Amino acid sequence: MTIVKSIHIVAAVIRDERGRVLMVRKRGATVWQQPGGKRDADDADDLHTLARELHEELGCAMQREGARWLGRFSAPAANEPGHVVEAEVYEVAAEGPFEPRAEIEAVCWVDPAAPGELLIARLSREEILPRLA
Ligand SMILES: Nc1nc2c([nH]c(=O)n2[C@H]2C[C@H](O)[C@@H](COP(=O)(O)OP(=O)(O)OP(=O)(O)O)O2)c(=O)[nH]1
Repeated sequence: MTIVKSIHIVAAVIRDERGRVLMVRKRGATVWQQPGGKRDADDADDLHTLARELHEELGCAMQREGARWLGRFSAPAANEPGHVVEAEVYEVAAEGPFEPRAEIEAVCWVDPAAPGELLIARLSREEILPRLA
């Protein structure tokens, strides 16, 4: 029997005025994914985790007000073979800058209806982007 381990994360959908979705690529990774990450023991709730991760990864200030829970989605994890990622996904507004910081190497804006040739992690490609298109 194969044991599949779960990674629990909180992930963000941040959209610009054209409806494009902000995606990030980690240092050394080939795929694009949503900003966000794992909960820390002292995070008060999901939005706390998300605000902390967004600030660390992008330098932006997330607004708690108006945050909308899009659902809980799962897929094989992008960077950890044998793991499944289970994500609580929220659409949130945030004030820039949106610039790569910490372990993030690059940032881009993707049209969810036409992501083109970009290599996108399965959680985003199969679960999140199709719901936004
Ligand atoms: N943040 C995020 N992680 C994703 C997505 N899709 C996906 O498969 N993953 C995977 C990649 C990693 O295997 C895992 C998340 O780990 P992470 O490294 O982003 O979380 P973190 O920053 O809190 O982790 P760490 O550096 O503290 O270990 O989930 C996604 O859209 N966003």
